[in-house]
Amino acid sequence: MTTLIAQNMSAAHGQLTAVRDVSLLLEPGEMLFLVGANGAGKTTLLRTIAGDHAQGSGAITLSGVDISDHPAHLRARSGLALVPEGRRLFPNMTVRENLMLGASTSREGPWTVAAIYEAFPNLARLDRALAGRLSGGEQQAVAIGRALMGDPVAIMLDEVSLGLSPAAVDLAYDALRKVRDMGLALLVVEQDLNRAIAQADQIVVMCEGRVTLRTRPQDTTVAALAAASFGQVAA
Ligand SMILES: Nc1ncnc2c1ncn2[C@@H]1O[C@H](COP(=O)(O)OP(=O)(O)OP(=O)(O)O)[C@@H](O)[C@H]1O
Repeated sequence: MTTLIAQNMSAAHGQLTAVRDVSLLLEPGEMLFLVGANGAGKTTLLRTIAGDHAQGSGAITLSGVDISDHPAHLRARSGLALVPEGRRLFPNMTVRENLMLGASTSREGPWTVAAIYEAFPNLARLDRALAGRLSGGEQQAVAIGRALMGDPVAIMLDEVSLGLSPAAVDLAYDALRKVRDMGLALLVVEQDLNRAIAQADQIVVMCEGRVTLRTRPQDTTVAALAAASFGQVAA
């Protein structure tokens, strides 16, 4: 069964329509990269799908269930997780405490703190460290781990590599590939177009709230993605 279907989504900030008629479809075990210039509407789309931003129009189906009218906490309970831009950890709580917050969806599944430490081996020794003291890469791992603790079927990640060293980005994507291979659907906002081509199953480009290109990595180039990011639609 298809994991996530977002159909004809639109969303606004006051008078400004930030997302216009965007549709996405994610199968289990698929990684979709959403790319586009600053202000294209990527964050607004993710927040709207998560239920954190008011939906203008459109419909969202998660594992066959229409969740369009559900508030954010019920979407999370249905298996939809968001790793927001900037991670939003609790800096004065430990790694373990931050991870445990993710378990509040009370869904059944394989993810425990021990399983997270197996997926992110560098986190185990930081169990009692305060999240605010961690490097950016370690914080990103905790944020992904916190999302996994809710045993989601789909995870949306905003700006995965922002502010991270290349080595930390590699570690984050190693873990995400493992998660994808377990059958989760991943919707990833990423600025690094080379990374998108290297890792994606599907790539969707947005410009000024609209989809300008929908492609597979083997069928595109960095130049074509960059052009679509600035609104040039291939003939
Ligand atoms: N809180 C807000 N209030 C008003 N306008 C906003 C707000 N947040 C975003 N916008 C506007 O909505 C549009 C889409 O912004 P959004 O942050 O979704 O884009 P983005 O593709 O995620 O960009 P970025 O990479 O900069 O985060 C932009 O024109 C932006 O200025």
